[in-house]
Amino acid sequence: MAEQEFDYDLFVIGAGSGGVRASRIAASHGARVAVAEEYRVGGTCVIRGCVPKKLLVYGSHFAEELQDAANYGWTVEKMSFDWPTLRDAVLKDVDRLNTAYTSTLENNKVERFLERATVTGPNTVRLGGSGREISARYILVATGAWPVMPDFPGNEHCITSNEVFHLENLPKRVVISGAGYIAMEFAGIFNALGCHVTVVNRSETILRGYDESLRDRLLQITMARGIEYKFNCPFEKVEKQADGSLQVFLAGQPDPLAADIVLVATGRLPKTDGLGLETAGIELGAQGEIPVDDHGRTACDSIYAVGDVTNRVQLTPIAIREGHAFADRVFGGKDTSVSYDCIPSAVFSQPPLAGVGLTESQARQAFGGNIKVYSSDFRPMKNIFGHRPERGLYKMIVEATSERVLGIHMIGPEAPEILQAAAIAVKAGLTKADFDATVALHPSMAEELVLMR
Ligand SMILES: Cc1cc2nc3c(=O)[nH]c(=O)nc-3n(C[C@H](O)[C@H](O)[C@H](O)COP(=O)(O)OP(=O)(O)OC[C@H]3O[C@@H](n4cnc5c(N)ncnc54)[C@H](O)[C@@H]3O)c2cc1C
Ligand SMILES: NC(=O)c1ccc[n+]([C@@H]2O[C@H](COP(=O)([O-])OP(=O)(O)OC[C@H]3O[C@@H](n4cnc5c(N)ncnc54)[C@H](O)[C@@H]3O)[C@@H](O)[C@H]2O)c1
Repeated sequence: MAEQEFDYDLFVIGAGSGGVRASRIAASHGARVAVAEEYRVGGTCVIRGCVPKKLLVYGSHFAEELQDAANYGWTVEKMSFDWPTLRDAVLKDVDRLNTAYTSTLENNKVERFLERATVTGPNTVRLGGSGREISARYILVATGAWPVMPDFPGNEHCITSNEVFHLENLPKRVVISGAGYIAMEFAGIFNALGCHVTVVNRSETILRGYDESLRDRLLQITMARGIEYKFNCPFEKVEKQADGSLQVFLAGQPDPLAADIVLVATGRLPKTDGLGLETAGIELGAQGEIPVDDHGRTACDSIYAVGDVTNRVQLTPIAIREGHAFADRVFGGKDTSVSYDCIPSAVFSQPPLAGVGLTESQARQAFGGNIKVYSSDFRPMKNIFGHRPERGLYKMIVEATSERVLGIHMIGPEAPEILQAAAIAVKAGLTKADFDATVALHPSMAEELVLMR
C-alpha cells in the first residue's frame, strides 16, 4: 500500500497517559492521527488511578489535620465526614480532566473514536462499535493494564480499584487483598476515614522493591494507627451473608473475617485480551505483555507499544515519556529514547514513602561491601506538636569509594514532594559531599537530606 493510501499516519489504541501524549506529539509533527478509546479519554491515571486516588488521600488526611487543630488553638465543632460529598467531588474533578484531555486531542486535530479497537493486520484496525476497518501507516498500542482478580470462590463479591471510587457508602470494615501500591494506599485512606482495615497478604512482604527499613517503619506506624495485617494467608473463599455483608475465609485461619467490602489489589496485567495482535505476527509474553525493543517497536515494524501494556514500569510518567519518545522518533525525526535509570516513585500511604535509585539490599548486591549507608531517623516537628510518636526515616545509600549517591529512600510527611527534588541529584550522579556542601533549609523536614550521618 502506498503511503498516501493509509487513512491515517498513526492510529493509537487507548487514550490514556501514553496514548494521549503520543497522539498529541505526533500530530504536532504534522502526522494525521486518530485514537480509539473504549471507556473514557484520560485512561487509568486520570479516570480511576493516580488522580482520584490522590484526592482521596488528601480528603482522608483531614482527619489528622483536624485532630491536630486543637493543639494550634482551633475549635472545630461538630466534626463529621460525608463520603458521598467527597466521592462526588472527586468524580466531578475526574469529569473535568476527562474534558480537558478530550480538548487536548481536539485542539491538536486528533480524531477520536469512542469505541473499542482491535488490530486486524500490520496496518489495519477494526472499530468495535461500527465494525469499520481503518488503515494506518503506524499503529500504537497503548491499552494499559487491568486489575487481576485471582480465582477463588466468591470473587464476584469483591471489588478492584476500578470500583472503589464509586462506593455508595463508606464501609465500616474493609478487607484488602495484596500488600502492594494500591493495597497500602487504600488501607491508609480507609483507615484515616475511620473504617476498620485488614490487609491480607499471601506472603509476609509489603511493598516489594522498596527499602526494607522503610517498609518496616510503615508497618509499625500503620499497625499503631489500627490497621491489622494477616500475612501468609491466601484467600480461600468469600461468602455473602443475608444482610449483604461478606465473610472472608483465609487459609490456616479458623475464623472468617467480617467485611463490608473486599478490595482485591493483587496487581495489574497488560490489557491485550482479544486485541488481535496475532494478525500482525506479534506474540504476547507470559504476562500477556507486548514485547518491545528500547524504542517501543514490536515484532511487527509498523506496530509500536507504550505504557503498562508492555509491563515494564507501570507508572504514569513512564507511559507519558514512552509515548512522547515514540512520537518524536517516528514522526519528528528525533533520536530520543527513555532512560529507565533512577525512576523516582512513591506510595501515597499514610505516612507516604518514596524512593529513587538502589535500595540498601540492591546496592549490597550490586556493589558488595563497597557501600555506605547514611540515615536520619527523626520526629517531624509537626508530629511532636501533634503528640504523635511517629518518626520519619531518610536513608542515603552511597558507593563507598566515590561517595556517589546510589539511592535515597524516605518515609514521613510529604516524602514524595521532597523526593522529587532529591531524585534530580541522584540522577545527576552527585556525591554525599555535594549534599553536605548544601546549606540546610531550616526548619523543614527536607533539611534532613543534607544532615544525614
Ligand atoms: C488505583 C491506581 C492508582 C495509581 N496511582 C499511580 C500514581 O500515583 N502514580 C503513578 O505514576 N501511577 C499510578 N498508577 C498507574 C498509572 O495509572 C498507569 O501506569 C498509567 O495510567 C499507564 O498509562 P497507559 O497509557 O499505559 O495506560 P492507561 O492510562 O490505562 O490507558 C489505556 C487506555 O486504553 C483504553 N483501552 C484499552 N483497550 C482498548 C481497546 N481495545 N480499544 C480502545 N481503547 C482501549 C483504556 O480504556 C484506557 O483508557 C495507578 C494505577 C491505579 C490503578
Ligand atoms: N503510587 C503509585 O505510583 C502507584 C499507585 C497505585 C498503583 N500503581 C501501579 O499499579 C500497579 C498495580 O498496583 P497493585 O497494588 O495492584 O500491584 P502491586 O504489584 O504493587 O502489588 C500486588 C500485591 O498483590 C500480591 N499478589 C499478587 N498476586 C496475588 C495473588 N494471586 N493472590 C494474592 N496476592 C497476590 C503481591 O504479593 C503484592 O502484595 C503497581 O505495580 C504500580 O506500578 C502505582
